[in-house]
Amino acid sequence: MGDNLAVTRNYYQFDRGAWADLHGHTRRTEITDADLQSVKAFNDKISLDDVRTIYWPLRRLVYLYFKNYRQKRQTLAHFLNKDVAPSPFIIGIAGSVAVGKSTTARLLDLLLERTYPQLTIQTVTTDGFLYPNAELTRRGILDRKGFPESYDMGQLLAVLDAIKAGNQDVAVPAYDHQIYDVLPMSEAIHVRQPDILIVEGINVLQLPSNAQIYVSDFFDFSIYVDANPALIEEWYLDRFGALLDTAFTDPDNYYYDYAVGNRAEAFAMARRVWRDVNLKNLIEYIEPTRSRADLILHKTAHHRIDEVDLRKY
Ligand SMILES: Nc1ncnc2c1ncn2[C@@H]1O[C@H](COP(=O)(O)OP(=O)(O)O)[C@@H](O)[C@H]1O
Ligand SMILES: CC(C)(COP(=O)(O)O)[C@@H](O)C(=O)NCCC(=O)O
Repeated sequence: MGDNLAVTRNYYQFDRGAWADLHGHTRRTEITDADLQSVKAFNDKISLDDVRTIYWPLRRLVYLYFKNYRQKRQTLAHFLNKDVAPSPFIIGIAGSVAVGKSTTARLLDLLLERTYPQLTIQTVTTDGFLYPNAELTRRGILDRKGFPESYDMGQLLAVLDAIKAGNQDVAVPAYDHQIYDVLPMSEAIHVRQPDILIVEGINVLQLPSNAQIYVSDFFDFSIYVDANPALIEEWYLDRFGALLDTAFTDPDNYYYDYAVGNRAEAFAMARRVWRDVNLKNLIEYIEPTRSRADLILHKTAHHRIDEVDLRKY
């Protein structure tokens, strides 16, 4: 257990059984067949056993922290003797490219929505804050996509600040993996003061040098999705294969030329990109942020979670 996990002593470590048992002690809401069906409909590759064992207790922990956050806001209003603006509870999800951040984010979003239909939940990703390809090219860093300098961090901080301040409608730019670029603002996602906002991205726990404020300052809870890099490479290549499968009918797709060309060469290119860009980024800039997370989900083969680490303090 925890083969590549350098957790320090400020984490409680749980194997699957111990984590699932925690929920057993506090269970109020049963997971229903309809809940599991909705997960299947969302992504039929997700293990329902993991949903029961790992994500259901996680959903409950998040809800407890959320209630505590609301309580704290009320305490503040009481102390100030005036209303304070509603402010979303923000969850950050970090980890390597292709480790499963966006799947984890959307799964958590779905489970929270199903269990607490009175709450509004929204999920956004930080890849919309990458500079557009034209700008990356102008700066000579197109091959550094995903590295800290490829993001407009000032813009990301400004957007999170507006959301946390309780603004009614905040536009968050979106990224499209198929066109491999940021979309125009007409396709932005509108965050409309949800109760809970999930923010997912490789950079959400990073501390850029000389910054006065960090993305994580806006988080009320953070999760790092962790796995052995050799496994993540497999998942990256699987996803690349799936992108090729959808790209060959669409000449506008960034992967079209690879999709209609020689498949072995396309995969050789993807392996190079993994090694020279995404793995490098993981080792240099992403993995060092793991020890800042409140919770670490450690995955093994087939995305099965074998260990959960929860921050003590
Ligand atoms: N729990 C899971 N079970 C099965 N497949 C998963 C799971 N999580 C992610 N995947 C698959 O792994 C690949 C990478 O996941 P994704 O969520 O796109 O990663 P990220 O957002 O970290 O880049 C995708 O092909 C996705 O379908
Ligand atoms: C957009 C990304 C930086 C971040 O992606 P994500 O974690 O959302 O998959 C990444 O998917 C990416 O495009 N990396 C650059 C190299 C490449 O994989 O093509």
